[in-house]
Amino acid sequence: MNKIRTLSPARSLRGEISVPGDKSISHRSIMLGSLAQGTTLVRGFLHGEDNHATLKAFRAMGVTIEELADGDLRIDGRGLHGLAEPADVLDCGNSGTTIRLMTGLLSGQTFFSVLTGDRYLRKRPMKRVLAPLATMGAQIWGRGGGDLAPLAIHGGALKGTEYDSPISSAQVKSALLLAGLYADGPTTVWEPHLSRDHSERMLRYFGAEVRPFEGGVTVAPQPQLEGREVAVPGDISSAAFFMVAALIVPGAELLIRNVGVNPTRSGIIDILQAMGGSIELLNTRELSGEPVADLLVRGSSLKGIEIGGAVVPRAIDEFPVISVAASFAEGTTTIRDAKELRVKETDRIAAMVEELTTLGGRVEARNDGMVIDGVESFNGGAVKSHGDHRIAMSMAVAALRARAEVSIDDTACTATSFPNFWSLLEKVRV
Ligand SMILES: O=C(O)C1=C[C@@H](OP(=O)(O)O)[C@@H](O)[C@H](O)C1
Ligand SMILES: C=C(OP(=O)(O)O)C(=O)O
Repeated sequence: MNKIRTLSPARSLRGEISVPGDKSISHRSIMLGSLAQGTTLVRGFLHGEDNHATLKAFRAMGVTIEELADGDLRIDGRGLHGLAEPADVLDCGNSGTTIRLMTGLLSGQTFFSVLTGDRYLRKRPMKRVLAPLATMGAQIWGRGGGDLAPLAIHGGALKGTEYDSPISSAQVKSALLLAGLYADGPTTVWEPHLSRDHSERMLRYFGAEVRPFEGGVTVAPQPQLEGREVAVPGDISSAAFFMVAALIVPGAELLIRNVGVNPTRSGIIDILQAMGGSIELLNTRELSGEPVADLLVRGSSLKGIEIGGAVVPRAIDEFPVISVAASFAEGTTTIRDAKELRVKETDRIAAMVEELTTLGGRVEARNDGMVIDGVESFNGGAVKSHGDHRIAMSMAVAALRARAEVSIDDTACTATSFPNFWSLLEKVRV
């Protein structure tokens, strides 16, 4: 659906909001809830398209998942060996997390399964999970020499492995940890910098033996996972759009409640604070093994900084909107070590360079990032989402500091991760 939206510049932004549940944690709650013994109650589940793809896939494997009146989920766990062979292809839609984590999990089942996705997902690289899973004995076939979905999986006996991943990817790590539950010995994954650790935290919360160490993590096989109550915090990747919006609009002040601030995800806060952004963490607490806080964000004068190294995986989904913040910072911002952005829902380096340039931004692509010079304001104009939710929402934030209207094409994709984004944005505009 090509839903075009036209935004006018913001005079200011004010108010209190809560963003929807964390997408990564919502995926994992269905997966572990389905594999656990007993009932798992998921509070604050994200009803976005990506998570619905995961939900449908587990229903298709015989799991009863009831949606309660308030949107919470009750999952009737079937145990580690209780999934049934799906009668049809499992459609992961636009969701890289769904297809890659499920490839790991399905490798350990005793049945055959096929995973596919939409035209964006079918272009994204899968060998990063297929190759290490093959060393565990998994049998998986794919298009493009085994790199592209659809993927056909013949599940079976797996061996524990030790894998030194060349990329910091929570999807690779999690696929191996989930396969490792079914292996004949421990599975260890190293990564260059720590990626998000929600799988490790939730596996432990459900009773698995997971041992993180400097540079990696080990999971012990064949645990008894126990159904639990999971309270999903607000998604910091969704909050990021409102953080940047509040920082770049003069005089703005927003309180964003109940945001997950897991240190493997909070790179966006560190980056924006280093740029001079006023972000206060209030009422920090813990929910189901995950740290949570309320964020008070105020319009600020930003300055350009150098971004690279260990903070990159801690903010990997936030670079489109970071490039918007950098466009209103004094001086130059350089983003390095972020080549992964080229293999997301779209090539996010190319897409942001093209769209910010359309609005008069001064930005250059690098192989592994971007170099951005600050400007006073953007022009109006017509920009494209490239079918990518994070590009669409970043351009909506950019539009707040334009001199004239900005229209964004193909905005329905925001339902992937943030179904009420547009109404929340309207709510805080004054
Ligand atoms: O594990 C996850 O839930 C995710 C991991 C990241 O991907 P990579 O593992 O490819 O870095 C991130 O970009 C994605 O939005 C969600
Ligand atoms: C990259 C993303 O998700 P996924 O890899 O799950 O499609 C994202 O949400 O920005």
